Amino acid sequence: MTDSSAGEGTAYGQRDPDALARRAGARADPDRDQHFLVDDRVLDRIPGYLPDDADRSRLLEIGGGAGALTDRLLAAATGDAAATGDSPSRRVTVIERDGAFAEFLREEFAAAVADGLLDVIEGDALDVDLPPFSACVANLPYGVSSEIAFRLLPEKKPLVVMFQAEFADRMVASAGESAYGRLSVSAQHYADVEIVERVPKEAFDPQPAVESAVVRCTPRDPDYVVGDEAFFLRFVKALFTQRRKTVRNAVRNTAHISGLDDPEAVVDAADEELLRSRPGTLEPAAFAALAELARERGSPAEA
Ligand SMILES: C[S@@+](CC[C@H](N)C(=O)[O-])C[C@H]1O[C@@H](n2cnc3c(N)ncnc32)[C@H](O)[C@@H]1O
Repeated sequence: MTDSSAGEGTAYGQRDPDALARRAGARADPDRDQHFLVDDRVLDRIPGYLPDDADRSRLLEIGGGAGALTDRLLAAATGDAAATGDSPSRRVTVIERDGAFAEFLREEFAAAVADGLLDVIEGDALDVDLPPFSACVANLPYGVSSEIAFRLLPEKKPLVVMFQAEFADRMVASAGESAYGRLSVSAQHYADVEIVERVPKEAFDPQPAVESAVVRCTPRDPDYVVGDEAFFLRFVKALFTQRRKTVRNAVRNTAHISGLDDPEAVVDAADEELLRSRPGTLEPAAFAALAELARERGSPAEA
């Protein structure tokens, strides 16, 4: 059941999201993490949130759905290409788990596929090999947004990604704020993380239960050094399971998570003021320094 009033032949960036959903034939199913963005103004703004100096030559989208954002990404890619004259190297890749929508994207954007401008990968974004990409722009499936974010962040590429607002608030929170936690320290380990737009439920069809927010992650090295990233992230996770305890007790009580064989040796060597503080007040650099001490004194097991 297709509505052929637009589609292939329509200039990129001008497709009406409601008409795309109608042409796709299948209705978005919230039980499959399908909430389609139908507000043109939000869709039009999203690609523009990439950092000015971001390389737009290989854009990755996760969860293409009926293609409203894919259309804007093709416009961004071809618009830039026209300006720079290097269109052959441009490519948008979409990973979509739902076979019906993956097939629809190939039909709707058949010309872009034929021109080598668009690749549609049908598969689960948690399992498929990620294609090479220079930046990722996506309205993520919220059920797996954390897992996808932590697949993407270590790639150290700019990301402009829609999350549930509460998740986004935790990603950007600073030490001492109530939303500050494991997610804040882990995300900010890889990138400068900021909310660039809050998006109301009404911008989606069907509407999700909660508000959303677009987050920009601009990769950079942290202002501290960790010798073992996996241990650092495990140590942060462990301490935040005891966020209301003192750091002293959190180190002692979470050896089963951090893998420390000798947490007492860490407590003996650490600064007293630090040990009296709470994990929720420690800056990322203080976590890193304590993780390094824990690695030296606490005999952590291999993960
Ligand atoms: C929130 S919708 C966004 C759709 C579209 N990009 C938009 O903005 O309207 C998320 C999309 O991700 C797809 N999806 C859900 N889980 C997925 C997964 N694990 N891997 C890849 N795609 C997934 C859904 O089928 C759906 O099309």
